[in-house]
Amino acid sequence: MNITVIGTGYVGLVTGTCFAETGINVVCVDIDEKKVEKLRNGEIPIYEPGLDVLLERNMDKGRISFTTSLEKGIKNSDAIFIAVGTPPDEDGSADLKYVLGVAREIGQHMEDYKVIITKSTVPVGTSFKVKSAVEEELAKRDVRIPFDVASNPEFLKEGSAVDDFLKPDRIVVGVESKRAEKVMKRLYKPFLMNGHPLLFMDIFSSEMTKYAANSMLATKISFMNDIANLCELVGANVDLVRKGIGSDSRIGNKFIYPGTGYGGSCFPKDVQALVRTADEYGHSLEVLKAVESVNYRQKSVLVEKIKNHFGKNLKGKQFGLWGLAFKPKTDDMREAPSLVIIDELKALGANIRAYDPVAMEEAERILGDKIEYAKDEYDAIIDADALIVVTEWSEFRMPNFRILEKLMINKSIFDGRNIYDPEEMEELGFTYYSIGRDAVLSTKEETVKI
Ligand SMILES: NC(=O)c1ccc[n+]([C@@H]2O[C@H](COP(=O)([O-])OP(=O)(O)OC[C@H]3O[C@@H](n4cnc5c(N)ncnc54)[C@H](O)[C@@H]3O)[C@@H](O)[C@H]2O)c1
Ligand SMILES: O=c1ccn([C@@H]2O[C@H](COP(=O)(O)OP(=O)(O)O[C@H]3O[C@H](CO)[C@@H](O)[C@H](O)[C@H]3O)[C@@H](O)[C@H]2O)c(=O)[nH]1
Repeated sequence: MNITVIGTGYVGLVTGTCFAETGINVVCVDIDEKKVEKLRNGEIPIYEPGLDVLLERNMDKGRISFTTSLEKGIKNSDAIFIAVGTPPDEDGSADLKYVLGVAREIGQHMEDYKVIITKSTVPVGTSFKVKSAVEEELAKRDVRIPFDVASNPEFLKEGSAVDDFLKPDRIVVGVESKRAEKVMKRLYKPFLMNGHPLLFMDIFSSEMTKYAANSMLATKISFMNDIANLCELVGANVDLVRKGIGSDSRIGNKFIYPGTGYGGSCFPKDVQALVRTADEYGHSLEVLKAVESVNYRQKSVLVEKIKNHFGKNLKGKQFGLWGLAFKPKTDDMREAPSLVIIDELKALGANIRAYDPVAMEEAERILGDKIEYAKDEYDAIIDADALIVVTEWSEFRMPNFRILEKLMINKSIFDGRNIYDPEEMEELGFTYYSIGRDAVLSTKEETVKI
């Protein structure tokens, strides 16, 4: 089979590469010339573990190629996946200009039957807008070419995208014809070896499933963050509570880790978009509105702790910050909690020297000279009044605390991901704040309370 994937971002590139791995011929199309040039040279524009090896292998076999020309890209394909961005519009609803722009271009160039699949995360009804856009363009050309639309939302997570795609928990496909169903069945057969289901449904339900899944996961996180904050007030330990509830198989132990709020290119925008969709239908999604506001508040929780400890004026204070990406194993900083923390600390006069194992280039692009950039995690904390842990990269989990002690002015840590053990911190003589657990206050350190 031949397929085309339009958009070579986190989703499109992983989708194209993983399909090529099954033996299918894949053409990837992107409007970004620089990106396409890089990809043609075997360079991957994003950081995604495992993708480089897979892409190289499939490029060597000639199963995947890259072009900026949609017309050429779709020429011989049986199926076209649309995987372009759907960023939030001004009011929070999903901006469909890229998806519908691609649909129109497909209508302008297609010559024979295709299944046109929306893989981007799109509001209910979008696949039919894609269908109308293609039909309008065909009508302008005065041609009748049969085609089908389908919805195939993607559930991969950045940082484990390749694994998630190759071994999915499930694959959801919305179709309205048996012909399209057959094509999708053939395409996904190689990914069903782990016994997980390929779920066919109507297109509306498929589109809705994606938003419901992300919203449910975001709800779990906001719920836990809310509980964590209460744990601190009542003297409970959220980690024990998490284990206590997570071992109930009805609740499950995934996505209940408290922290500095969820970020990334998906949860914030998708929760917002679903709230807007509901509003349009005159239905208020109260739970999700609370999920959003708890998340907004959570991004400031560490700064509140810092203010309580050092006072509201942070002029002359130096902070080492570990972790800029919105989560480990990615260089993506979209909606990263680090951005909010940096903004708020800077507004209070603080200096920040930050380190991230892979997101330094992206951070410099976004933040410019707002912060200093360290060459490694230890360089970040030289003469620091405190270390702030924002992203739980595994190399931050077991630092040499003796080096920390030597390099820092104050032995204090604000841990937004609960990666250290409060008892150990106490033994080492650190002042240690985390999320949903009692603070450890070193007696040696002077603290200024407001
Ligand atoms: N990032 C994730 O983890 C993830 C997971 C599941 C679903 N999604 C959804 O998938 C979609 C894509 O997300 P992403 O993170 O891959 O986006 P991205 O911003 O990383 O990539 C989008 C790509 O589309 C290209 N593009 C835009 N307009 C184009 C056009 N007219 N023709 C060809 N290419 C075009 C851009 O140049 C860019 O390379 C979004 O709807 C997102 O919500 C994302
Ligand atoms: O217990 C948890 C789990 C996650 N997070 C945070 O939640 C955000 C999102 O994390 P994650 O879901 O791992 O990353 P994404 O790559 O954004 O993936 C989500 O968004 C994608 C885009 O829609 C979906 O495809 C995935 O299924 C969905 O998990 C990050 O800021 C995490 O730090 C927590 O705070 N606590």
